[in-house]
This record gives sequence, structure tokens and C-alpha cells, in this order.
Amino acid sequence: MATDKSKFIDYIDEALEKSKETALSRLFFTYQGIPYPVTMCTSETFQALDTFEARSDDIVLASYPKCGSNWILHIISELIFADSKKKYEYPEFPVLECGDPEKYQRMKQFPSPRILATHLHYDKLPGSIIKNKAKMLVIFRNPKDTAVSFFHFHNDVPDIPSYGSWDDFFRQFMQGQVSWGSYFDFAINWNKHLDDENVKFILYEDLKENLAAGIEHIAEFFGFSLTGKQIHTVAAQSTFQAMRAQSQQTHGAVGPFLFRKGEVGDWKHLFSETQNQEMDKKFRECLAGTALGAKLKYESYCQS
Ligand SMILES: Nc1ncnc2c1ncn2[C@@H]1O[C@H](COP(=O)(O)OS(=O)(=O)O)[C@@H](OP(=O)(O)O)[C@H]1O
Repeated sequence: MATDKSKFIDYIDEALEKSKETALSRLFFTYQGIPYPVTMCTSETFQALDTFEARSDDIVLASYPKCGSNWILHIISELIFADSKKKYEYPEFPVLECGDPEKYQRMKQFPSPRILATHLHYDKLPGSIIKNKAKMLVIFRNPKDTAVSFFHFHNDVPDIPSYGSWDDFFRQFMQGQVSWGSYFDFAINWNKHLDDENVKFILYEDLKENLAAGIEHIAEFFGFSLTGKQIHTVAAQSTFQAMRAQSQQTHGAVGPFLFRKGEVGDWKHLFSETQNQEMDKKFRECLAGTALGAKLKYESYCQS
């Protein structure tokens, strides 16, 4: 990645250090009905977030955890670099709701465009993002691979509290008792806003299938004018293999765990038939017949 991410790595290392002393039973606190990890979020920071002043040229990258947040962060910073020849510096950890309460004051000094990643449900975003019509790219991934990725992150990273088994994690995931709450609540919430003029939807699986085309759409949405050659260069730097190879430099010790497999359909290795049926039912109840339900291509990615 064309960025100096030392602040980024410092923040991740600090969160991992806190995780070492945190048992799974003490990992979450609830703020306005949603569980968040105590290692990354505090209620003081959430209160301060209400005062955050968004700009119309902020770049908001929204996603439920494990849906490809670091992938689009990388793509955007490469697009900025290709467009302006200036490295995007990360003066703060880019996830908006993570960090100390003073970060929003410091962020006032940062030059535009500022990249704001977030895992917040739409109705928990600070009002100024909506009011000032900052452009928001929201990336979704099929819920089965999302759950599997989430489970592996907990159980593979030595310093992060583990679940007793995949079955334990699945139960918590389906009840929304995981960091940033329920995938399905997040989806229902965002579903109402996919047609908003400042919102663009992107599907992890589509990006995987045609990375250059996805990058072109992202560039167009944010108004970066790049040549076809530049788009292909960004695509070559944004493959899973390229990002995994750099992951220790970009994300520190957690890098190789974060960039784990990057595949579509990994859920087939873990889901039992009963779990498949349970998630299929939940999907039908929450998203069947909705615009997002169609966009997720559930039959292709979760049922075959
Ligand atoms: N370039 C590229 N191509 C394909 N897949 C990629 C890429 N970059 C990240 N990933 C995969 O995204 C998963 C991690 O998601 P997030 O970055 O959203 O994680 S986090 O919530 O911010 O911790 C995680 O998925 P799994 O491998 O299935 O665990 C990453 O491997």
C-alpha cells in the first residue's frame, strides 16, 4: 500500500495488547443496543462521535466486520495516490468509532479527503455525515463467508479471545452477540439507504470476480479520473495475494491472520446442514424480497 501506516499498526498492536488480558466473557460492552469490543471502542468515544463534523468530501467506507473493509481501504488509498501522486497518510486509525474521544478534535486539522472507515449500522452514523452528504461506499459479503472469516479471526489470532468451537461462534453470530452486533440488523438498516444519491453498494464477491471493473466503479463514484492502465495497476496491487504478501508491513503481526484466505465459498468447510438451514431461514426472514437481498446473490453464493 502506498501509505505509511505506522499509526495504523500502533493502534492494532495496542488493541491486541488489551485483548491478551480480556476473556471472551468480558470482551463486549453494549452501547445503544449494540455490542462492541472493549478493546477497540468506549462509550466516551461514542459520545464524542456525536460532535464529529463530517465534510462533504470525506470518503466513507462502510461495512459489517469481515466483509472486506481493509480491501476497500487499500483500493481507495491507491486511487488517491494514482490520482494525486500524494501518499494518503493515516494520521489516525481509520475506523471512525475506534480510538480515544479526542480524535475528532484532531481530525479537524486533517486535509481533505479524509478516509473514514466504519462498521456502524446506518442509523448509528454521526448525523453530520448524512447532513453534509459525504459519499459512502458500502461493501457487503455473503453472510456465510462473513461468519467463517469472523470465527477464524477470533480463533486464529493468538491474542484475541477464542470461542470454544465453531458451533459456539455460530450461535453467537446468529444472535448478533458479536462485535458490532447482528449482520442481519446491519443489512436491514443499510437496505433502506442503498438508493440514496451519496451511497454506492459494492459486493465482495463481484469485486473478487472482476477486480478492475469494481475499481473502475469505485473510482467513478468518488470522482477519480484514472486511465485504464492506472486502474489495472491499482487492481494488480489489490489482489488478495499482493495484499497478503505486504500484510506484515501494512498491518503488523495480525496481517497474515487478517488476510487469511480471501475466498468465496469457504463456508462449505464449516457449516453443518442444520446451520445452513438456519441461516437460509434467517436470510429469508430478514432480506428476501428486498433490494439488498437481491444484490447479495444469496442463491449463487450461499446455496450452491
Ligand atoms: N484483496 C483481497 N481480496 C479478497 N479478500 C480480501 C482481500 N483483502 C482482504 N480480504 C478478506 O477480507 C476479510 C477481512 O475483512 P475486513 O478487512 O473487513 O476485516 S475487519 O473487519 O476489518 O477486521 C478476510 O477474509 P477471509 O480470508 O475469508 O478471512 C480477508 O482475507
